[in-house]
Amino acid sequence: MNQSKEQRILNFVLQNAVRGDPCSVMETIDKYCSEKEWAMNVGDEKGVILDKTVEEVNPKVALELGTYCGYSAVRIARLLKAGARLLTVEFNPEFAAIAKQMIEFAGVQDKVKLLEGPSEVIIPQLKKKYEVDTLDFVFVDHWKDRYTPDTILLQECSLLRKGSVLLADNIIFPGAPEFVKYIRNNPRFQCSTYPSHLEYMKVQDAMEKAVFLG
Ligand SMILES: O=c1[nH]cnc2c(O)c(F)c(-c3ccc(F)cc3)c(-c3ccc(F)cc3)c12
Ligand SMILES: [Mg+2]
Repeated sequence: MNQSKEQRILNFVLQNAVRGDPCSVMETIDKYCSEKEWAMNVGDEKGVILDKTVEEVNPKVALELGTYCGYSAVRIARLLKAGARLLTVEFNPEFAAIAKQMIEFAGVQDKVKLLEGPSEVIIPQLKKKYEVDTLDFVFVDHWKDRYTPDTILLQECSLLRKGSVLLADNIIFPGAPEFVKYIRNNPRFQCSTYPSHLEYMKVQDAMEKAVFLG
């Protein structure tokens, strides 16, 4: 059976990146996806916005919604301090299988827990099943129609505390207008927008940062 694009990306990393070197894995994925096959990794330009936000927050407990091939999980995990952890949620089993191998090859598996399933099922399990108290940082990069309901669910599950930071990808392209309306009009969030470009393309995109005010 012929390979999926995600399998081809993983194979290219296994053959060309340096095992145990997260930056090498990121660079190799970016090279493949800008030269050979486009894929929906956050990429190197928006990735810098992600890096700066993670470094500013310095999270002990981070959540990612939308693992895909593991590019941003590797990107986030490489910046986490000793003892800090990233929980990343992926509902597509094929993507989860690729991401697991990508995360292990990059050598960040001790910092990352990959949770396979729909976000609306996983989020209510975070406290009891995954021993989360509150989340310091959430990277929202799964499916635009889930951005708002999952942000509401995080609040309902008391997973946000004063100062928790959400960063959402793709708020221009493909766009998440309902989420933008919800979060910018919500007095419990302080929002800021970071204009950028769609990964590997000259198309406008942006990321929205939202700080929970408690
Ligand atoms: O779904 C996503 N989740 C997270 N990040 C994404 C991302 O960073 C993207 F750039 C895209 C994107 C944008 C433009 C395009 F042409 C193709 C795909 C998607 C996406 C949008 C619609 C779909 F039907 C499938 C994928 C996503
Ligand atoms: Mg995205």
